[in-house]
Amino acid sequence: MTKVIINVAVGVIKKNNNVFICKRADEQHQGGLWEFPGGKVEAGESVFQALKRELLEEVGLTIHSSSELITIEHDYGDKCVRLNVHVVSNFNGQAHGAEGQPSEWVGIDELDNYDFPAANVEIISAIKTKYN
Ligand SMILES: Nc1nc2c([nH]c(=O)n2[C@H]2C[C@H](O)[C@@H](COP(=O)(O)OP(=O)(O)OP(=O)(O)O)O2)c(=O)[nH]1
Ligand SMILES: [Mg+2]
Repeated sequence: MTKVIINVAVGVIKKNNNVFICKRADEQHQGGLWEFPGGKVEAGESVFQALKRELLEEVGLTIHSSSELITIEHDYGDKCVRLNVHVVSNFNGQAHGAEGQPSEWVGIDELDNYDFPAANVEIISAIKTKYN
């Protein structure tokens, strides 16, 4: 059987050497872990359009542009995802957990102190390679 791949837009919101992370709710897929905000790309949307919509909903930011960082396909067993990861530095607003979720600005050097989903190991190493 062919596997369904869920296409996801993920935003690494970056200001100087810090990035903004949120905690996934316990009942979500990969719940209780930290994430870079984002969500599923809907039919007919580009990754940037999905990112713009999701970052406004989840963290209250209006983004103006983004740049591709890495694309990762990961099979969690229960779900297969394609994470289209973009870096976002050009935005307006104060980042916050707009859905009530815990959130923090953290230094790129501190990311290893947080638990992320398995697919994020590669995202974090791409961030470090590019910005450290
Ligand atoms: N947003 C985000 N999702 C991630 C990351 N790492 C990772 O494996 N994922 C997975 C978890 C989910 O299976 C999927 C993203 O879905 P999501 O739960 O954010 O989607 P959504 O915002 O549209 O949420 P929902 O309305 O469907 O609950 O990608 C990450 O850093 N950020
Ligand atoms: Mg989401």
